[in-house]
Amino acid sequence: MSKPLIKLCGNRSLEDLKLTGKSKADYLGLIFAESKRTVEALDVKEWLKEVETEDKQLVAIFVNARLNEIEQVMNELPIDVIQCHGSETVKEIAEIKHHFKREVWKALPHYEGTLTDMKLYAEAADGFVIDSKVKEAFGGTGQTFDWSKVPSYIQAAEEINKTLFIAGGITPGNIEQLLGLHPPGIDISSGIEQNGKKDEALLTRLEERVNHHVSVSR
Ligand SMILES: O=C(O)c1ccccc1N[C@@H]1O[C@H](COP(=O)(O)O)[C@@H](O)[C@H]1O
Repeated sequence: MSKPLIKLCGNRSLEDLKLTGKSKADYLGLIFAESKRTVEALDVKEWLKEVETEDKQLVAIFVNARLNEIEQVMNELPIDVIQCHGSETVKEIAEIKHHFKREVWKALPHYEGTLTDMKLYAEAADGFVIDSKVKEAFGGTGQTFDWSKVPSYIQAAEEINKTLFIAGGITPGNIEQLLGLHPPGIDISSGIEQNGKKDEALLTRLEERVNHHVSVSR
């Protein structure tokens, strides 16, 4: 079995980035939306001078941001992927894609209409992050959703040839269950945090679980 793409999201300090930067993750995420994990582009710019991230792609997460807000971040940082985690419309996603000429992922909440939404957004988005639907929160809630629906999301993403990440409450304790469903990508934030910081022991356990799963599935 090949290893899924791993995204470690919600890096909010130099210390977080030093830790996740030396991980085997493929993507590192930064939150530019209202959140306890919000970062400022100019701070991140300084942190990146001290961290090796060449083997990783940087993902900027926005929630219903205007083009000029996204632009301020894009002007300062080498962002590879723009992740829209709000209620952006298909037209807005297409505008963001057209304007920044960068990969754009749409985060979609898991609910009875997610598969329909994937088809709808397929004309504009390059990929999807399926996250739990939690009242009055856009993401980073640490809540899982009903993973019995994951195979249908994987199939839909394959049919429309899009990147797919499963997010929401993934931890070192439950990641093997998710790996058993073979998602192409896994997105983790709260699950590797302790006291508001990314935690080395949790990250090590997470990577051990991924490596263990990949080696026994070969
Ligand atoms: O992490 C946040 O604070 C956040 C805020 C606003 C939008 C998205 C956010 N995070 C995204 O949510 C997923 C799931 O997080 P978790 O693992 O359940 O904590 C995370 O990977 C981000 O993409």
